[in-house]
Amino acid sequence: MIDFQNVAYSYGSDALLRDVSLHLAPGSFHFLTGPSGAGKSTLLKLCYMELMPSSGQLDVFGREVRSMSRDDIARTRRRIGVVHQDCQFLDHLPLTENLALPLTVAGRDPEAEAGNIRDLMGWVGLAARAGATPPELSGGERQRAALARAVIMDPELLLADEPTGNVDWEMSLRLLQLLVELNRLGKTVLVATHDLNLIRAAKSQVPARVLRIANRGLHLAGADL
Ligand SMILES: Nc1ncnc2c1ncn2[C@@H]1O[C@H](COP(=O)(O)OP(=O)(O)OP(=O)(O)O)[C@@H](O)[C@H]1O
Repeated sequence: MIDFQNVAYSYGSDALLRDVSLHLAPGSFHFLTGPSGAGKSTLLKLCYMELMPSSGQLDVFGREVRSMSRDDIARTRRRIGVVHQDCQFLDHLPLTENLALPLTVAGRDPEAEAGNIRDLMGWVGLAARAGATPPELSGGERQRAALARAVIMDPELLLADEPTGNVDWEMSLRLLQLLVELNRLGKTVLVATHDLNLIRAAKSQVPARVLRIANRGLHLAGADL
């Protein structure tokens, strides 16, 4: 699904990530951890093809990213759902319309998928908040709405960047439950997080692998996490 082979990435002259090799198999669940500024968001952006490797080979759904046209990238991105660190909603639109946006962009009719949108709002426990705008929601509600929007296109791969940032422990566990459910439905999940307690809680529910970025490289974390 995603294959990094000796990938490096630099924003400037210094390499931020070096010699990164990673294979995300279909249906797997991975956490990505490491100190602030280590490059977790950068690695997710490489998976989403927002950034291109400075060197090495990166295949997304079996295609080498640098050989893809803009249309190929747009088509491939429809197979990937993203939960951004800052949610990235359009604040003047109610939640239902924010959720419908990816459908509109993909040329689908949101009216025809109103039932699907309603079901997803119910799944994340926001059925009663459908008409609210994002600034009217709590942090935990926004994070759940961001997760619902990320899966509206039924992606095969879900990339989540600190999906439990700024929420309390109870809400973190609820969000984790949703991510685990998605994985049990067959979706491949990659979650960047600082929260080692969240990773420990997940490991009792799902055979997650934990990857850690340290010293500019990617390492498989031990069982002693
Ligand atoms: N567009 C950019 N231009 C230049 N440097 C950048 C850019 N985006 C990120 N960086 C730098 O790259 C480094 C890694 O950033 P990144 O956001 O990937 O880290 P992170 O591990 O996700 O951090 P955090 O846990 O704080 O979110 C940081 O030093 C950051 O300042």
